[in-house]
Amino acid sequence: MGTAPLTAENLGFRYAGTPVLHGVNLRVEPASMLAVTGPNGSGKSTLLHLLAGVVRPSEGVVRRAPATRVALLPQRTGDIDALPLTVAECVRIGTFTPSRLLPRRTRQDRAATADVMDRLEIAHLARRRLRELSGGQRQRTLLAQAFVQQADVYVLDEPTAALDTRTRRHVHDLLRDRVRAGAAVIIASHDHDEASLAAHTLTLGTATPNPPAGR
Ligand SMILES: Nc1ncnc2c1ncn2[C@@H]1O[C@H](COP(=O)(O)OP(=O)(O)OP(=O)(O)O)[C@@H](O)[C@H]1O
Repeated sequence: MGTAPLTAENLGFRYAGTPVLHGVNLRVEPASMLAVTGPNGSGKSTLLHLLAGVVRPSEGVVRRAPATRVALLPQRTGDIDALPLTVAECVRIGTFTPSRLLPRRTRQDRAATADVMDRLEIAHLARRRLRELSGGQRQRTLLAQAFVQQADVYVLDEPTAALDTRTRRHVHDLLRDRVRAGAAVIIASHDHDEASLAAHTLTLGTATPNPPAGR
C-alpha cells in the first residue's frame, strides 16, 4: 500500500460543547473515491471541513502527507457573491498557489481553465458576475474552481446538489478522470447513485466497501 495522502485517527468534533462527530477513522488512498453519506445534520460537512484542514478537530488528528494539495468545494459559500468577481476570475483563483498568488498564469493553467469551463458548460458565462448567476450556474463555477486545481485530494460537499442531469454526468466524468489521474476524491452526497461511484462509503463513522458498481 502506498502513502495515503490523508488519514484521520479517532476524529471528533464539538460545536460549543455539542458533539457532532466522534471516533472517526479513515484512510484515503491515491486514485480512489470515498463517499460520505448520512442523514441531514449527521456531520458530513463538518467532517469534510476537518479533512480539508479548514477546521481543527476537538479530538484526534488529521494527517496529510507532505506537500499534499487539497481542493475544497464547501456546501455553503454565501459570502462569495459579495465579491465583484466574474465567472472567469472566480475559476482562475483555482490556479493560484501560495507561492504564485499573482495572476502570472502558465499555458498549462490557461488550458486547464478552458477545459474545465468547457466541460462544465460555463465558457459562455465567463464575463458574468457571480451575483448574476442562477444557483446551478454558480455551482458549476465553484466546481470549475475546485477542478482546475492541481490537487492530490478533492473534497467536494454535495457537488451536484443543484445541477441538472446532464451537468451531473459531466461532473461524474470529471470525478472519474481525477481518480484515474491518481487523485483521491471525497464527496458528501445524499444521492445513492452518486455515492456508488465511490469504492468506499463512510456512513456516520462506519466505513464499508460498496458492492461492485455496474459500470
Ligand atoms: N456553525 C455551527 N454552529 C453550531 N452547530 C453547527 C454549526 N454547523 C453545523 N452545526 C450542527 O452540527 C451538526 C452537523 O452539521 P453538518 O452541517 O456537518 O451536517 P451534514 O451531515 O452536512 O448535514 P446536511 O445533510 O444537512 O448538509 C448539525 O446538528 C448542525 O446543526
